Amino acid sequence: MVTTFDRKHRIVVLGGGPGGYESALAGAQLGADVTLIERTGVGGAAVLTDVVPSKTLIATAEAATAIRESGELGVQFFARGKDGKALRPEVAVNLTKLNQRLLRLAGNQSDDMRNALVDAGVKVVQGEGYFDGPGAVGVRTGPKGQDFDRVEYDTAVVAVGARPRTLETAKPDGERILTWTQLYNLTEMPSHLIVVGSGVTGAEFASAYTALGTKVTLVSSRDRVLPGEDADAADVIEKVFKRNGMTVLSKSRAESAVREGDEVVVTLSDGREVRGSHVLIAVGSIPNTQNIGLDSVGVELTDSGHIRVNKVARTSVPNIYAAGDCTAFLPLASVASVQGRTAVFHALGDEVRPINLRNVASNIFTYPEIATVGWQAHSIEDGERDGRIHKLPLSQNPRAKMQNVRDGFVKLIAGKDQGIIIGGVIVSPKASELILPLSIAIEQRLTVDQFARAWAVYPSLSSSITDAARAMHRPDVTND
Ligand SMILES: Cc1cc2nc3c(=O)[nH]c(=O)nc-3n(C[C@H](O)[C@H](O)[C@H](O)COP(=O)(O)OP(=O)(O)OC[C@H]3O[C@@H](n4cnc5c(N)ncnc54)[C@H](O)[C@@H]3O)c2cc1C
Ligand SMILES: NC(=O)c1ccc[n+]([C@@H]2O[C@H](COP(=O)([O-])OP(=O)(O)OC[C@H]3O[C@@H](n4cnc5c(N)ncnc54)[C@H](O)[C@@H]3O)[C@@H](O)[C@H]2O)c1
Repeated sequence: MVTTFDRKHRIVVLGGGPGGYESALAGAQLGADVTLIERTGVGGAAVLTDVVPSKTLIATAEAATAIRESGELGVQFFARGKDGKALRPEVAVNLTKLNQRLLRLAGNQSDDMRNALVDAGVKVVQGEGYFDGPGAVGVRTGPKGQDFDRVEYDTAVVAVGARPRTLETAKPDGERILTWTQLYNLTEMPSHLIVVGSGVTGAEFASAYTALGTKVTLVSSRDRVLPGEDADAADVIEKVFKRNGMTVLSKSRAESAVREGDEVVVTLSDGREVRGSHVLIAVGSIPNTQNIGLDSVGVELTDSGHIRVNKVARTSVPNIYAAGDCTAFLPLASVASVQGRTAVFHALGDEVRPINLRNVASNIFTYPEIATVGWQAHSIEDGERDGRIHKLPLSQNPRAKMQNVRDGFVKLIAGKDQGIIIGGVIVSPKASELILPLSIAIEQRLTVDQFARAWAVYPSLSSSITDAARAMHRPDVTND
């Protein structure tokens, strides 16, 4: 059977973030003629402003936390003052050095990714792409936006990502009223950072800046932080936030943020004012889908401007696919990559598995972290899905006690009949590293008994997962 053609399939990719990068690589791997158009830098927002810089900042926050908490484990930092008396050293973070480090890391990773594309044979074009009628994409370059290129395609992949949503009444100035993309230009630690929005982005930065030694006020429009996440997990995080000195203003909507000299004043909808040195606006993102001619080629958008896609990342136009944050899917770098790869495999006739969002593992990099996968407790409690839930606090785990891990738990969710594992939550330091066995269990449809038979190291945090599985054993159910 002939499965290849003499004429090369032409793929054009708009955007070089995880969605675009992965689709371009997949196209090159399958022998297509691939052009990737990127206006800023390969790696996209994920590498240059979002995932990589934020998680690098959080690595420093974790180091500062470890130093601060080491006293509990008997580690002392000691110095004598001139009078011979012991001094109490402070943990001080050099923000300039930290920001230089994270920008360097991000820049290097962007370069590595660009080189990987070029090595694979992808043509990388710097500029802003837009649909120029059916079957062709134009590229604007230069500050005046003059057109200089036109690329014809058989398949297009739109992976243009999203940008921070801002409020009309809290216009970012890049100095004191900031989006998360502007945080990395700070040269001095904010003395009081007000974070507006307690979604994942707001919670991660509020957690990190508290650990870095900044006074933080978190303005949360809901009754608890991290709405949409496991309620027990959000409770733990809020408790830790407050214990570490953060002020959490719940049911508080920010109406405006303005500068007054060296201060920012955030006015809440009930008229209260919060004064700080800086404010971070973390109220979600807007897809970059405007002014790129999507309407001219008939690509359907949702009311929020996201591109409608199916489970193989195909849009309403058969030869146009879309991946990542510009789609109405799930805004995660991991999902963007899989969508990008799936799109190109589908277009070129390779093996494709429709993406099942239910099984996506995700992690919130607060301290402690929250990792989740599969069905969640609220769906069981609401009766959307039958299931059993078992929660095991980490305070019972021997390794956690040794390491002075005070907060967190493992929550396992299994089907009612055979005890097949269908979901889980882990709240713990490095939960992101502990969730994989649960992802595998869910993909492989393992039962709690099968999972419990796997050996966990003693002592280890991961033994709480096998312990939870063991606790869910039901003598009336046998399965192998
Ligand atoms: C603070 C923060 C932290 C995050 N942390 C995590 C995390 O830890 N883990 C995780 O999985 N996800 C995380 N995310 C989500 C993750 O960043 C996104 O899901 C991911 O960036 C989506 O990738 P993408 O390919 O869709 O787009 P992006 O990474 O946004 O890249 C899109 C690229 O397209 C370019 N572009 C736009 N328009 C055009 C055009 N017309 N022509 C050419 N190029 C164009 C842009 O310049 C950009 O470079 C985080 C998000 C935020 C905000
Ligand atoms: N670790 C990670 O993987 C990670 C990190 C960051 C973001 N993300 C992705 O990005 C997605 C979006 O997260 P996000 O936090 O940027 O946006 P979001 O939309 O989830 O959260 C924004 C929050 O701001 C609140 N808000 C809006 N206007 C407000 C106002 N005026 N005052 C106070 N609060 C207000 C909203 O109610 C909401 O809770 C996440 O769901 C996730 O997929 C992932």
